[in-house]
Amino acid sequence: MSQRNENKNKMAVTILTGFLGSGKTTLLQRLILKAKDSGQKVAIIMNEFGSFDVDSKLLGDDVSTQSLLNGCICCSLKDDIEVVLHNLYHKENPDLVLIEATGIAHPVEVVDACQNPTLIDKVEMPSIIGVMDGKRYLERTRYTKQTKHLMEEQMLYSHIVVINKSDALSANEREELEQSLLSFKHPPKLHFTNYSNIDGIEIPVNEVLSIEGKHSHHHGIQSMNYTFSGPIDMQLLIQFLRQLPDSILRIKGFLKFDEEPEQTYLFQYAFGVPQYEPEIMNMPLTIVIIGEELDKAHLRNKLDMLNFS
Ligand SMILES: Nc1nc2c(ncn2[C@@H]2O[C@H](COP(=O)(O)OP(=O)(O)OP(=O)(O)O)[C@@H](O)[C@H]2O)c(=O)[nH]1
Repeated sequence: MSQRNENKNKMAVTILTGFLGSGKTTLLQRLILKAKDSGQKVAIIMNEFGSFDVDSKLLGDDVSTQSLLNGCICCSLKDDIEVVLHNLYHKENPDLVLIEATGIAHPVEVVDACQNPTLIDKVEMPSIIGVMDGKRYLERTRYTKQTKHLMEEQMLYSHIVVINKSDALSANEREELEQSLLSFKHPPKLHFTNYSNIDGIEIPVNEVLSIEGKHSHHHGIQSMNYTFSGPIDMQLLIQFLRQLPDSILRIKGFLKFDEEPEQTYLFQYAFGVPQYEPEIMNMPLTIVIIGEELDKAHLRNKLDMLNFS
């Protein structure tokens, strides 16, 4: 049974990440065809600086394409993707949303953009496919420290890694890549491809659709949400945040505090730093926590203490 059937109302989301020119668009086109072949209704969100010609004859009219241009999904377009996902959910209600991020996007930021408190009942925790140009990845020390770090992080957070342009790789290079990727704390599934050709590979599309269910107990990034019943004590929140492990990557949502119980705040937490901004709307007091290997029961317990003290 697909994830969609288990969670009737939620759209599955798959993010394609990987450095510039690695083969993401090529993979996207293949994934669309695979999904359609298996009867899934697909929507695409492209976030590219260039253009993308969907061959509508090939893909049919039932694949909706939303473009987020002239900005990056993980920074200036973060709010836009929330709007696009809401619209898709209400208007088209696809089974699967494929998101191709720009080559310079960090995958955690893209997951973050899709896991807003207002989206948690509409969107599954995204699964991530990393695409790399094998040769270029091996030569990543040639790039700046930041670029090299980004290329590594894109693979580190992927559930599946497509090692593309593999014809150009020697047997030793293949092995080097394999060893490096399999040494990750959460080793991804690896596939060597040319032109992102995933034919004959068992992953897509059903597995892509259900990957979160399969991997959520042991793999990569996860999310959880929690809704407070009313205002909370800010000092206790600060204490809670101080005790959080580094594996908590992001928290965001809406809160109210005892000192000012009528005022809603948009709360964001990243890299150990909390931010509070007054929010004019009266939003549900829900937060989303994104992290690696979340100890959900423990966190829920701590949040209950905040909620009820
Ligand atoms: N030689 C070779 N070229 C490939 C392969 N896969 C993709 N390409 C070509 O590499 C170029 C980049 O591929 P894309 O699929 O556009 O890559 P992308 O990751 O979407 O690129 P950006 O949009 O720049 O981030 C295109 O000209 C592809 O035809 C491959 O396996 N071998």
